[in-house]
Amino acid sequence: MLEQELNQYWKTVVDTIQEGVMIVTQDGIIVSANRAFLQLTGYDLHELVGQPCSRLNCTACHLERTRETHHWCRLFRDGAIKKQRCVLKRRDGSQVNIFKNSCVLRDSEGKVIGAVETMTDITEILEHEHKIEAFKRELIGRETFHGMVGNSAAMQRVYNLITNAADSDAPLIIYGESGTGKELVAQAVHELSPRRDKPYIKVNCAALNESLLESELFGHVKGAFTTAIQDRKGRFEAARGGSIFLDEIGDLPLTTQVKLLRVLEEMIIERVGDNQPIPIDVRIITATNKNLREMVEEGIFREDFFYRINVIPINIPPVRERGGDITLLAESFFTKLQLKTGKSIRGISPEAMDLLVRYNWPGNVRELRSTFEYAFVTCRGDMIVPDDLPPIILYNEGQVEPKRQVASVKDKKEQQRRQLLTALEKSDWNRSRAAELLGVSRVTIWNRMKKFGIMDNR
Ligand SMILES: Nc1ncnc2c1ncn2[C@@H]1O[C@H](COP(=O)(O)OP(=O)(O)OP(=O)(O)O)[C@@H](O)[C@H]1O
Repeated sequence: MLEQELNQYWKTVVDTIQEGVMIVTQDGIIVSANRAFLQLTGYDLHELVGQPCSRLNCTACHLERTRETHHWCRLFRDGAIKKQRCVLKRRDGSQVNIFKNSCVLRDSEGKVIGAVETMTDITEILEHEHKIEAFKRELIGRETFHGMVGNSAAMQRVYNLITNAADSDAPLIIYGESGTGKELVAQAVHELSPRRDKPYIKVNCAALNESLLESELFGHVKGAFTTAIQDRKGRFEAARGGSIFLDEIGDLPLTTQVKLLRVLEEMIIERVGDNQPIPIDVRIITATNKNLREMVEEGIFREDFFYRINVIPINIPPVRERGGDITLLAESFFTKLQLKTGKSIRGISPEAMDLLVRYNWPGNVRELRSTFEYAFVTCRGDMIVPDDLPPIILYNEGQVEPKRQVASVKDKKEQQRRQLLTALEKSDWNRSRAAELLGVSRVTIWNRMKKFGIMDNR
């Protein structure tokens, strides 16, 4: 076949393909373009040939040219550009989203003489992408209850309880293992309650020591203690008309429990260092991952305080008891991260999903969320596969009881012994006062002293 004929065939081939093809000289002057390219840009061939490629106003090239330190064209500097997403300006001024690949052309001696660029119109793909993203957002919204994903029977019961309890002002307590969403439940109760336009104040009882906690909750007056340089409102006053969420209530020191009990009964507080009564108007919501009833039996939580806060209990089931919710939660975290990171990961492989469903999630929803953060960093392909999951899930080393449930009896005894000692020391070894502090009888104190071999050694 003659070379001339072959060239003619090539022209037909190039004109037949769907992608736009353009050839430029080393200085960026357009030499040739195929039919698809002309359709894409709306130009006639004679309007382009001999013109600089900058006429197409490609956003990626423009960005490059505005960086003064760089060569006028990244393509001629690097030799090739792969899968570049950019926008071109058509002849009529409208814009078109494209995906381009470019490569320099060399003569027989290897000298660069120009470049070829292929371009794909991705308008339709982008439209589909936007539709899918909107659809996913809608799905996330539809499957949630105040930010909580899951529609298992167990969670439906929780949602019903929240809705029913929101109207009342009675103290509400949320039980659940760590990471089950206790804080989300507390927020939902507030948002659904008539107090929704008033403050929602959260206090973590485990994060503050005894004296700080009291001044945090009730406020203090200037001079109440050395660092009290001015009067300060406490959280109860800040929550006026709204709700106060006391998280980790199981960690509240016994003395603070006594004070809080009085507050709940009288709905009156006194700032630390003052005896001026201040009436309060707040809904009390508490939460814990501990078994308060057991703690009461062991004498490490006051019984009277327990009954005061345990008016409306809501138990949030651990993730492993929520059936199909694991898949829903996994898909929701996947979609959120996909939107956030913009990574082109298409989905979760069935094998990876199977591992997620079989794992027992001791860290509950919090652990599931971190698992996806891990997977998005690790994933190099277009699907999340078992190897992208943390080793504990991949090798299913997590099939152990959650820590809370295996807290050894020995630990509990030691905790009880320490509580008793503290109460005795605080009450100057007066058993009646120690009993009052712990909310138990004098006989119980005496029995426990015997059990732990504690002597009155004043
Ligand atoms: N059902 C759910 N749907 C979506 N996200 C959830 C759900 N439950 C919890 N989360 C998310 O999991 C994380 C942990 O939730 P949260 O802090 O409410 O748990 P917690 O029970 O209060 O934990 P802890 O006892 O450790 O304080 C948060 O990022 C929360 O947004």
